[in-house]
Amino acid sequence: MNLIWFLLRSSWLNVAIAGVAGSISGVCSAALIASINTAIRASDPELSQLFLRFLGLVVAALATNLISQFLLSGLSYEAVYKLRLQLSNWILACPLRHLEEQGSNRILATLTEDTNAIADTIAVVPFLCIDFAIVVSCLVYLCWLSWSVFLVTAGLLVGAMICIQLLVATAYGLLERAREEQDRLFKHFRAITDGIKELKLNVQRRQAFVAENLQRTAAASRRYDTTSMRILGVSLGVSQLLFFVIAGFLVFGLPRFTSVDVTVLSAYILVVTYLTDPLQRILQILPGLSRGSVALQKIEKLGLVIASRSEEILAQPTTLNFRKQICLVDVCYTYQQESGENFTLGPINLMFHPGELVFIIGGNGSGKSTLAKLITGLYVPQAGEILWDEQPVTDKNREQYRQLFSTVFSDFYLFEQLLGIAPDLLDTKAQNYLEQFQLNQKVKIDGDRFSTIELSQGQRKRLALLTAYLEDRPIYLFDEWAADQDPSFREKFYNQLLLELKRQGKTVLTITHDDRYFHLADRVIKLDYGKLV
Ligand SMILES: Nc1ncnc2c1ncn2[C@@H]1O[C@H](COP(=O)(O)OP(=O)(O)OP(=O)(O)O)[C@@H](O)[C@H]1O
Repeated sequence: MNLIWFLLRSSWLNVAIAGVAGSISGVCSAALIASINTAIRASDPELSQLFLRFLGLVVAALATNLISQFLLSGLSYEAVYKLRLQLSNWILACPLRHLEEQGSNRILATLTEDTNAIADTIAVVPFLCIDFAIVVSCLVYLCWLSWSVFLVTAGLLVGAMICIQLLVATAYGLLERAREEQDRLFKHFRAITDGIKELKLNVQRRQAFVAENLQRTAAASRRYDTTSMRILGVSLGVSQLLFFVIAGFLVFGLPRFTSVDVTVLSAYILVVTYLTDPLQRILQILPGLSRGSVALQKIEKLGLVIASRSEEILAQPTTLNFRKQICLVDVCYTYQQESGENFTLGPINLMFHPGELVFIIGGNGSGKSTLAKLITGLYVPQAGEILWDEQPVTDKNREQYRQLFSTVFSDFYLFEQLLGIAPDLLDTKAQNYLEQFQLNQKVKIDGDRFSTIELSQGQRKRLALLTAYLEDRPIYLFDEWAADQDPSFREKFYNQLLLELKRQGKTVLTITHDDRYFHLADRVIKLDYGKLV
C-alpha cells in the first residue's frame, strides 16, 4: 500500500483523474458484457439499437482506458524521477557518520536496486487500476443480475483470494530476505572491484572469497528468490483453477440447491470467464507491488529522511568569516561498535587562530582523522561544543561552518571536473598551480575538466591540493598529504607551500608523521589513544 501512497503523494490530482477514467473504462467494459448478454436474447428490432450502444461503449472504454494509462504512466515515471533526485539529496544532506554506519554497499544497493524495483513496479500500476475497475464493475453487474447467486460466487471468490493472498504474503517475506542478501552481495561486489589486485595475487584467498562469501550469499539470494517465485507460481495456478471451480459450481452445483434462471446462469458464466484475465493480471501484479514495497521499506529503513533533516542545509553559498578563533571545548566522540570495542576521542580542548600552522601527530589509531572530522564539522561532537568566533556551532550553522575548510583527507575523492569554481579562476590560477605542482606536462584543464585523472597516487594528491587551493577557504586541513610525495616535493610542501598559506593568513592544520619538519609548526598537537598529550 505504501507504494500507492508514494504515487498519490507525487500528484494526487492526476491520480484522481486517472482513477476516474480507469473506473469509467472498467464500468464500460462491464456494460459491454451486459449488452452482449442482452443481445444474445434480444429480438431483431432491438438489435440495431443495442449495436449502437455497443459501439458507443467500445469507444468510451477505449478512450478512458487510454486516458488513464497515459496519465498514470507519465505519473509513475515522474515519481521515480523525483525519488531518484530526492534520494540523492537526502544522502547529500545526511550526517557523515550516519552514512558510514549504514555502509556504502547498502546505500549503493538502494540507489540502484531499490529505485529500479520501484520503477518496474510503478510501471504496472496503470494496468492494475484499470483491471481493478473492471473487476469491481463486473461484480456490481453480477449483483444486479441476481444477488443470491452473487453472494455464493462472491463467497467462493473471497475464500480463494484469501488463500492466494496467504501464499503471496509468504512469498513477500522471502523476497524481503532475498533483498537483505542483495545488500551483502553488493559488499562482495565491492570487494571484487576494490580488492581485485589482492584477489588476483593469492589463489587461496580468491577461492575462499568466492566459495565462502560470494557463492554463499549469491546462493542464499537465489534460494529465497526461487522459492518465492515458486510460491507465486502456485498462487497463479490456484487462481487459474479458481475460475473453473466457480464456473463448475455454477453449472453443476448451484442448480441442485436452488432454481436459477438459465439466462442469469449463462450471463454469470460469461462474466466469470471475462473476469479471468483481469483477475489473473491483478494477482500477477500484486507480487510485483510487494517487490516495490520491499524496496520502499528498505529506503525507509536507511533512515535517510530523518537523518537528512537533522541539520539545516544551505540553499546558497554564503560569505565566510573567520576572524578570531575556533575553540573545541571538552569535545568527545565515541565510535559505538557492535563488537563492543568502543574508541573514545576526548575530552579535547583546543583553539585555532587565523594564520596559524598546526601539526597534528600521533600513532596509528590515536584518533587524528577522527579529530579532523570533528574540527571540520563532518562529525558532530557527542559531548562538548565547538565555538566559531565565539558562536557555538549547532545544527543551524554547521553546514555554513563546514564551508570554512578546504581539505585533502587521506581517503580523498578526486572529481574529474572542477565543480563550483568560477571560470576566471580556472583560466588563470588553475594553470599557475598546475605548473607550481609540476603537473603541467601531464594534465591540462579543458574548460572545467582535468584532461585526465589516471595518474599516480602522488600526482592525484597534487591535483586534490590544486582543487583545495582554488577553493581558497580560510582554513586548510591536510591528512598525511605528503605521505605519497617524492622527497623534493615533500620538502617543497612543508618548506614552501605550507609557509606560503600561513603568510596569506590561512590557518593550516596538517596531520603528519614527518618529524623532520615538526620545527616549522607554530604548534604540534599530539594524540595518544584518543587523548591530547
Ligand atoms: N568508521 C569507523 N567506525 C568505527 N570505528 C572507527 C572508525 N574510524 C575509526 N575508528 C576507530 O577510531 C580509532 C581512531 O581512528 P582514526 O582514523 O581517527 O586514527 P588515526 O590516528 O587517524 O590513524 P592513522 O594514523 O592510522 O590514520 C581507530 O582505532 C578505530 O578503532
